[in-house]
Amino acid sequence: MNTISEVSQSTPQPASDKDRILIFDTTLRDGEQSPGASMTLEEKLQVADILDQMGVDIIEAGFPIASDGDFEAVQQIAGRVKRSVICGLSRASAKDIDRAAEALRPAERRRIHTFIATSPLHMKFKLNMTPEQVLQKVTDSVTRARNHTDDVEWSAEDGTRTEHDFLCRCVEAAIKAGAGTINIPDTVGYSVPEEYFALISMLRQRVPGADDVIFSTHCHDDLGMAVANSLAGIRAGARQIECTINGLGERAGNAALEEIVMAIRTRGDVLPFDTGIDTRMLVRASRMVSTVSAFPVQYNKAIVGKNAFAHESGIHQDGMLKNAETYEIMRPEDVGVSQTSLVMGKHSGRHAFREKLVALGYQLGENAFEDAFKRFKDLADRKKHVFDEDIEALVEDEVAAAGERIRMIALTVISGTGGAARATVTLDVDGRHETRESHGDGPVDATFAAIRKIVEHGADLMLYQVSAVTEGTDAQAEVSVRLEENGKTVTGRGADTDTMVASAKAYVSGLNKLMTRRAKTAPEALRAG
Ligand SMILES: CC(=O)SCCNC(=O)CCNC(=O)[C@H](O)C(C)(C)COP(=O)(O)OP(=O)(O)OC[C@H]1O[C@@H](n2cnc3c(N)ncnc32)[C@H](O)[C@@H]1OP(=O)(O)O
Ligand SMILES: CC(C)C(=O)C(=O)O
Ligand SMILES: [Mg+2]
Repeated sequence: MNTISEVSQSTPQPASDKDRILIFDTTLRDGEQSPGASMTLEEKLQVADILDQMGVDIIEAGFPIASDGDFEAVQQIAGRVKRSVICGLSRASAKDIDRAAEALRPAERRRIHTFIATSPLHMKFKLNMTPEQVLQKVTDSVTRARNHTDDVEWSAEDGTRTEHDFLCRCVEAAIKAGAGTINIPDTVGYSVPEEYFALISMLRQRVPGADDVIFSTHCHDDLGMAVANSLAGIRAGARQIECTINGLGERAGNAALEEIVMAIRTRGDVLPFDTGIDTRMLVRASRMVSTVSAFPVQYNKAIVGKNAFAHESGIHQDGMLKNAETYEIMRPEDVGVSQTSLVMGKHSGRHAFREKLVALGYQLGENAFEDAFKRFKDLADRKKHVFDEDIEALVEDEVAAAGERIRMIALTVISGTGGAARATVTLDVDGRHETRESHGDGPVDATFAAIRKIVEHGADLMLYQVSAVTEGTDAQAEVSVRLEENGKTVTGRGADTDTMVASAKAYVSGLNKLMTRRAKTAPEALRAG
C-alpha cells in the first residue's frame, strides 16, 4: 500500500510541518467527459506535461477501455511523464483492469483506479446487481488490479448517496483486497460540506484498516459546492483531492484545482495543509486547458478569471494604490498573473486616473487634470472599454486645446437617405458662443460648412482621414485634417466616439493652428463671422 511520502517522493517539498495533501488531477479523464471537451492526443500530451511540471502528484490520464484513442493517450503519457504517478480508470471488470494495466505499462509510477457504484439507486437501476454482488466485485476488481501494480485506488461511485453500513463494508473489502487509496466521490454534486465532513470522519472511525490507507475526495459541482466539500473532506482526514483545471468535468464540473490549491495556500490558518503545486503555473495551465478544450474561462472565475486581479471601482483602485491588501487576498504573481490591473472605466476615480496619466507619461496641471478627468468620465459613460490609447487621445486633445481661441461646444447632425445633410454647430470663439446651421453634401461637409460660417477663412481642406483608436463599434474615432492657406499647411486632430464630433474637433484644431500662425504674421486676420 502506498503512503503519502511514497506517492509524493519526487515532488519538491517546502519545509513545513503541515499535512501534505496529494493533488490528483483528472482533467484528462473526468474533465474530458464534459460534452464537447474532447482533446486530441497532442493536446493531451501538452496538458500532461504542464500538470507534471506544476507538481500534480497523480495524473489520471484516461479510461483505457473507452477507446483506442484513450488507450494510446494513457500509454503515451505513461511513457513520457517521469515525475507524476500516471493513473488509468477501469470499471470493476477484468477486461477494463487488464486494458488499463497494459496502457500504464510504460509508466515509471503507475496506478490503477477501479470503481463501482454503491448507492441503492445505481446498484438497482444501472448495474442491475444486488449489494452482495457489488461487494464481491469490489474484492475481485481490487485483487485483479493489485496483480498488476501495488498502487490501486478504489472508488465508491455515488458514495455520498450510499447507505453508511454498506459503504463501510465496501471500503473494508477494498482495503482488505489491497487498495491503498479509498476515494469517496460525490458523483452527482449532492452533498454539503458538513455532511461530507461527517461521511469521511465516519469511514475513518468505523472501517477496520482505515488508518493504513489514504482517503480521497472527488466532488462534483452541481450545487456549486465541489471545492467546499473537498476542503471539508481534508479537514475530516482525507489526504488526496481529485480535481481538474478550471473545474472542467461532467455536467457542472469537478472541484477546480486552482481554487483548492489557492484556498489551502491562502487560508493556512484554518486549513493547515500543503500541496506540492507550483502555484505560479496556475494561470498558464488554465489557459492551456481552456484552449485545448475550447471551454472559455468565465471572467469572474476565482483565481484564473480575467477579472480575478482587476479593479475598476474608484474606491477599490484608491485602496489598491495605497495598499494592495485592501482588496486582494492573494498576490497576482503567486498564480502567474504579472500584475494587478486597474481597469479605467466609468467607476474609476481621480487617484487611479492620475496614476494612469503618470504611467502614460503625462504630468498635467490641476486645471488640465480636472478637465481631462471630466472628459474621461464622459467618455467612459459612452464607451464600454477605455483603453490607454483612448486616454492618450483624450489628453492629447486636452493639451492641444489649452490656450486655443476656438473650442467645440455642441454639434447636431442630421443625415441619411432623405436629402442633404444638415449640421448645427456651436463654437466658443474668444469666450463668446456662436451657433450656425448649414447644409452640405454629407454630414462632414455640412459640419465643416457650419464651422466656416462662424470662423471665416480661405483655407482649403487638403486631407480628411478617419481611423479607429481602438477596436469595437464603440471605439474612439481619430480624425486628421490638413488645411492649406497661401501654400502653408497645418494639420488638426480630434478624437471622439462620435466620428462627426471627432471631425468637427479636428477641423477646429486645424483652424486654431491657422489662427496662431496668422497672428504671428498678421494679427486679427481671422475673425468670427
Ligand atoms: C462517474 C463516472 O465518471 S464513471 C466514468 C464515466 N465515463 C465514461 O463512461 C466514459 C467512457 N465510457 C465508454 O467509452 C463506454 O461507456 C464503455 C467503453 C466504458 C462501455 O461501453 P459499453 O460496453 O458499450 O456499455 P455502455 O456504456 O452502454 O454501458 C455501461 C455498462 O457498464 C456497466 N457498468 C457501469 N459501471 C460499471 C462498473 N463500475 N463496473 C462494472 N460495470 C459497470 C453498466 O451497468 C453497463 O453494463 P450493461 O451493458 O451490462 O448494461
Ligand atoms: C469514476 C468516479 C471516480 C467518478 O468520476 C465519479 O464518481 O464522479
Ligand atoms: Mg467524476
